[in-house]
Amino acid sequence: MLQTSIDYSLYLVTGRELLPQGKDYLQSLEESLEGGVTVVQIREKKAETAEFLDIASKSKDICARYNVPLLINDRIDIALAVGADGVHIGQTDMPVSIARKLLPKDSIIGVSCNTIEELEMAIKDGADYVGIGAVYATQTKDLVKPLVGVRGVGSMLRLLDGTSIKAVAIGGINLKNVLRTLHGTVSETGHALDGIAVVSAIVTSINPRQAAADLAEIIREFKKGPSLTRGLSISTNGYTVDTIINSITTLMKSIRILNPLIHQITNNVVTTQSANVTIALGASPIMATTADEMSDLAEICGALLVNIGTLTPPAYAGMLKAGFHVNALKKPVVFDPVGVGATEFRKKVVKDLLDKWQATVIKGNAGELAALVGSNEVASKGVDTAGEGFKDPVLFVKTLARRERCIIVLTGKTDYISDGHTCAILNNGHQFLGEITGSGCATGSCIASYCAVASLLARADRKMGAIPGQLVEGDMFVAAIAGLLVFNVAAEFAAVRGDVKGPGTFFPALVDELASLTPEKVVRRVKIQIV
Ligand SMILES: Nc1ncnc2c1ncn2[C@@H]1O[C@H](COP(=O)(O)OP(=O)(O)OP(=O)(O)O)[C@@H](O)[C@H]1O
Ligand SMILES: Cc1ncsc1CCO
Repeated sequence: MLQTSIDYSLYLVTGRELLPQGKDYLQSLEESLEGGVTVVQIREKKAETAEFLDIASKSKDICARYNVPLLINDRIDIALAVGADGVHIGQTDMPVSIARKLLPKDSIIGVSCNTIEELEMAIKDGADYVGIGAVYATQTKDLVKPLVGVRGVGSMLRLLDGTSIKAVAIGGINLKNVLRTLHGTVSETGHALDGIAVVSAIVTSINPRQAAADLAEIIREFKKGPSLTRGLSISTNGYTVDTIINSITTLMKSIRILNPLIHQITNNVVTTQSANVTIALGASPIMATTADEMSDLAEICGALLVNIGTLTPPAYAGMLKAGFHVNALKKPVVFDPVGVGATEFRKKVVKDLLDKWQATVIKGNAGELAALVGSNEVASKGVDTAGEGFKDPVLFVKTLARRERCIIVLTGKTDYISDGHTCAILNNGHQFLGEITGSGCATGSCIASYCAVASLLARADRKMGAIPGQLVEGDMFVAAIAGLLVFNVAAEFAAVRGDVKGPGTFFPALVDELASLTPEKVVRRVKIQIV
């Protein structure tokens, strides 16, 4: 089998010990191949040589019938004995150079990589493919090495730019998180995984054919289209101010008809305030934090907002679960990393959350977004930005959007919104917004509300449910702009009202203006630039 013709899309690593009771190993393997497994690696950590040889030889016959390459974990002697297509070697196994000498020409050699250093070594050694992981915690292997995490895989894939080395990710990937994993692992340069390696997601199933077919379909669909924008919920036709304003008009009208439920895990400084803003827009809030109710809420909500303003351990547990379930149901997640620069705990939590689920939009002020990327360019003071903003905010939001594979919203006197390609610069608003607490938190609620509408409209348009390869449908770039614009224009109307004497009377007036805002009023005042 030619190395270049190998399809790494769905890579099965065997695990006989995980088979359901009564399920025969060879039967399970054959059904997995029928379902669409494209590469098989036999991993037998406990078998004696004779037993391993027997399993490998029978597996080879079955794989050959499906024209699927068979690789052997670690044991070059077994690979040679059964005429396998290659080997997969771990960091403590035989070095690549020696394996290459022992194996026939054109054999495939894959290497497990957990760190950048291991990946650099595998590239230097001339591996044909790498298995990057573990992505998530898993029960199949004792985890002695740190988790790579979804975003860690993305930074590793970048090193493979310009090489012909293929890459699969492994560790805890299953039907519920496979799309999120494919989406979130694309590097800033657009380098995507060649495939997904699984053990239990197929082996533990009593119907491995179906398990493999379901995974294979998602992977196949995800692989369609150009990698840089793959799976992103943005327009592929480009944007103009006019098209954006037209779409925002539709969102504003639709929200009052669709009245989406917005699940918000937010801080206890702003809960009531943000709930009232959500209602004024035409959506319905539910503020809930307990982990046990997250899967039910994911079913009924139109979008989720996660705001870490007053983080507690139970809310953190709720956030982990909420994002996971909402991702699995392909609904939007808006993330507000409030005060992330203030404490090490917040930094750790933010990293963990972004590795566990995919945000659709990340919004923050300059201090928060600088802290998110570990930059010293802008300082923060608690939940606020301190001093000047970024020297080149457009470049900053574009780069961060590519890295995080989502829409980035940078708030301040001027707001910047980017999908990684286009940047919208918004100059609406009023200084009172900077003089009350929670205005940023409220924009999170507005953005989540319009993301829900955009996603519901996209699905209704299609009438058949979500596209298999796309994590969230609907134009999330425009939805994020809509959230900011509506809030800021309402603030402009509120600030000049006769009954508003300062920031204290401003906020209730803002809620009134939001409730009565029309698309016509917004269109008249919009100050937006597209670059
Ligand atoms: N001086 C200003 N002039 C106009 N609009 C402003 C001003 N300051 C803030 N805003 C608007 O207020 C909203 C919140 O932005 P800001 O950057 O203040 O959020 P934040 O710091 O996260 O707020 P908080 O932490 O209080 O929730 C944005 O839509 C922004 O455009
Ligand atoms: C003041 C404050 N502290 C934690 S959250 C919050 C609301 C504004 O972000």
